[in-house]
Amino acid sequence: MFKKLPGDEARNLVSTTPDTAVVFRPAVMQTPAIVTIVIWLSRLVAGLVRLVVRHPVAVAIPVGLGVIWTLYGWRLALVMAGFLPSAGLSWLLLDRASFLRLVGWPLLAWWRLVAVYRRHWQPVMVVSGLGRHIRGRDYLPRLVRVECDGWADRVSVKMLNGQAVTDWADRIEHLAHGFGAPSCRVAVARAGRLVLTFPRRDPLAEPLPALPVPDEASVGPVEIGRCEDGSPLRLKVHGTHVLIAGATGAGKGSYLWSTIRGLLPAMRAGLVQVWALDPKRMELSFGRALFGARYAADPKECADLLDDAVCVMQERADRFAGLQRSHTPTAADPFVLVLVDEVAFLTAYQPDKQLRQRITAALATLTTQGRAVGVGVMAALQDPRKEVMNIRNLFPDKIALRLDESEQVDMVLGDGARDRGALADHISPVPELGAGVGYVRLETSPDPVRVRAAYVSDTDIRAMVAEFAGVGR
Ligand SMILES: Nc1ncnc2c1ncn2[C@@H]1O[C@H](COP(=O)(O)OP(=O)(O)OP(=O)(O)O)[C@@H](O)[C@H]1O
Repeated sequence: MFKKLPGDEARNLVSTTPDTAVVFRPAVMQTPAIVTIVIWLSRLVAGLVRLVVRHPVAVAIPVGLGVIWTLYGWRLALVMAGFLPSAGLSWLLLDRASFLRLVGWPLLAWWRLVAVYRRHWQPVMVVSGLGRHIRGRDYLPRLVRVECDGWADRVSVKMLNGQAVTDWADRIEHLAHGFGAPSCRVAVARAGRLVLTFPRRDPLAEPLPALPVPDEASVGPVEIGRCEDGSPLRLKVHGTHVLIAGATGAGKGSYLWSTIRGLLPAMRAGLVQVWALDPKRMELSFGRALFGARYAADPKECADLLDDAVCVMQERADRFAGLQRSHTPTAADPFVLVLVDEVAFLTAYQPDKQLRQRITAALATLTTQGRAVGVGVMAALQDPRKEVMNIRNLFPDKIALRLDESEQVDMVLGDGARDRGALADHISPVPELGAGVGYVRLETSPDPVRVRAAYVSDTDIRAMVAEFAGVGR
């Protein structure tokens, strides 16, 4: 308070008891001028050091020109300044990445700070309720820094003392609209500090064609699409279990097929076996020849196949006990990936109670004990409610595609995921815009990441079958 109200103003802050009998006046201590000067100077030096560290190129240019001016006169400095744009252009053409990192993004960040965030900060904070306007004074969260990259602005914020992350997470729509961004994510940087991510464009707006089948046999992470920041989406399948939830037509099939596609060379090398359960008979049946005998569609056959997977798991657990605690895929002990399309057909909608219980028990056993011995489950379903999928929490990694209701987002991704920006219920139902788009929440990271899987078309599946039929034998 004293920092903001120096001297006489603080002296005038007078308050009284309700009956005005007692008057409180703050005691104002006179600070010697030298102390004030030292404080101001130290702040100036700290600010200069910060400026040099944060913006080395922006500082080096005027300083360099100043040195030339001093040593050789203003004419040479002017000529050098005239060369700057062409030097910048050559740098951009020769090494785009370093130019953008050192010049392009910092300049854009400065512009966005001035033209967008600082300009709208006060009204957005006050109207959204994140700042307070008390007795003529604004108490606002501090806008610390803006950083830019190719797709988003990252705004570092110091919260007001006493604010919680949920205060911000509840207002992501206010923030996005207030700063003219399509969406906003909230992440905690450290105590009291947040990073707000405002995307400027959407790299996932266009469908992605199927990715090439990898040259090398690898058990993963499998590249299956792209993340919102433009980086490849690499999904870990070995050593975890993955649950994919999305309404009908959300594009669950593209996650299943992109994963199979990425694992084909490893399947051919004998390092991976994909066991396919296809109770709807509409998805995995298309590439049946890839799975050999490890394909089931009838619920009874599905239950038998799951029991077989449990047997493999238990046999390995017996063999590995006391010798190894994690699994390395080999031709003798390949990684077994159990793929289940529309798992609710087997766990909830299955009229035969005994069969239903058997399947649920097998899935629960695999998801609780399978990953250490190289048996993983990847299951897709439409309805994530607990009545439909009571073992959904046994899947460490989750993907929420387009969902019908906002409450379903947290059911799939865990508490607070929607507040952190996983707006899976806002994904477009138009296939070109929204199919395959989803939010991934990994066991290791609480922040949901927006992604889009590549679309593996029927023609791609036919080509995969033509080239790799029989790999699952
Ligand atoms: N990754 C994708 N990118 C672009 N379009 C896609 C993608 N995935 C699917 N689509 C489009 O959306 C349609 C529906 O996809 P898909 O059948 O995989 O959805 P689904 O979630 O499996 O639905 P259902 O549960 O009804 O089987 C596809 O026919 C295709 O046109």
